[in-house]
Amino acid sequence: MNDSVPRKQILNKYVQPYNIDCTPYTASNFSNKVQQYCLTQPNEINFAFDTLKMCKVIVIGDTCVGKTSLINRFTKKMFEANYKSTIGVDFEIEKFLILGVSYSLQIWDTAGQERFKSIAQSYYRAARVIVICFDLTNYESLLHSRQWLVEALNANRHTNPLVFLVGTKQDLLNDFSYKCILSDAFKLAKELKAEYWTVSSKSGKNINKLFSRIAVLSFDKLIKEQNDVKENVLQIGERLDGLGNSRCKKTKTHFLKNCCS
Ligand SMILES: Nc1nc2c(ncn2[C@@H]2O[C@H](COP(=O)(O)OP(=O)(O)OP(=O)(O)O)[C@@H](O)[C@H]2O)c(=O)[nH]1
Repeated sequence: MNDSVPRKQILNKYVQPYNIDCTPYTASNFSNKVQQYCLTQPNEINFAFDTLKMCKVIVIGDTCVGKTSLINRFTKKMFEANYKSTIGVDFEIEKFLILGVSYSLQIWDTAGQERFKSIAQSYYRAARVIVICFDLTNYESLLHSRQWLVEALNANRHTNPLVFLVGTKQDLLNDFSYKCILSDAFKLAKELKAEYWTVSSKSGKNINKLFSRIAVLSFDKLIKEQNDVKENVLQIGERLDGLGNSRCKKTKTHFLKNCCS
């Protein structure tokens, strides 16, 4: 591949949840409408540019739970053992090719420290995915997940975002401690209507799977929503056509132009 072509992860199959009993998102494949849509799109594999299908993902949670490490492991394939606090926010973009269609995750790393919270919160808006991280070795950080979600949903009342609860630092636990916290994490995920994942940024365990899952679920939802809007616009257009006079035609042209742009 040409160096100027952006690197993309190719996803041609649906990605399954970490645990089928701990997710509110139960579909086992892309929806029919989305598969149909992708079949009618030009093959973008060789394109050096992208269409703008972008999804904002916010990663939130207590300080030191490993948000930056999670994002760096996925986007830069690196792990840094020394802690450096995030100041405010930062973001990375990761590109995918899903069923032949270009798609990007814009992943926002937010500061967990109290003193940076208000800056970080001002970037919550328009999130289509909320990832709440907690540290599997720190029970308090699990309990705080509730409050993190309330704050993120307050900024996203109209977008109905997908929600993930992610337990980090799995490499630090023995089997017994892991099982103890896992059962509480499952309970909380169910209460929050979130999908649960366990990861380790140090070993890399489940990091790619988690973000691939986020990509396919959010892609499916976005394409369905865009399709629904298009169908509604066309239906309204047809109704205006039915009315027939020139004023209606003008209204239709104006309406389609504004909606489609
Ligand atoms: N062993 C282990 N350590 C981890 C893991 N993930 C993160 N850490 C360590 O935990 C510390 C905090 O990680 P960060 O990723 O900076 O945490 P953060 O949530 O971004 O912190 P804030 O920026 O303050 O919000 C660092 O020292 C990391 O090296 C992991 O999977 N395993």
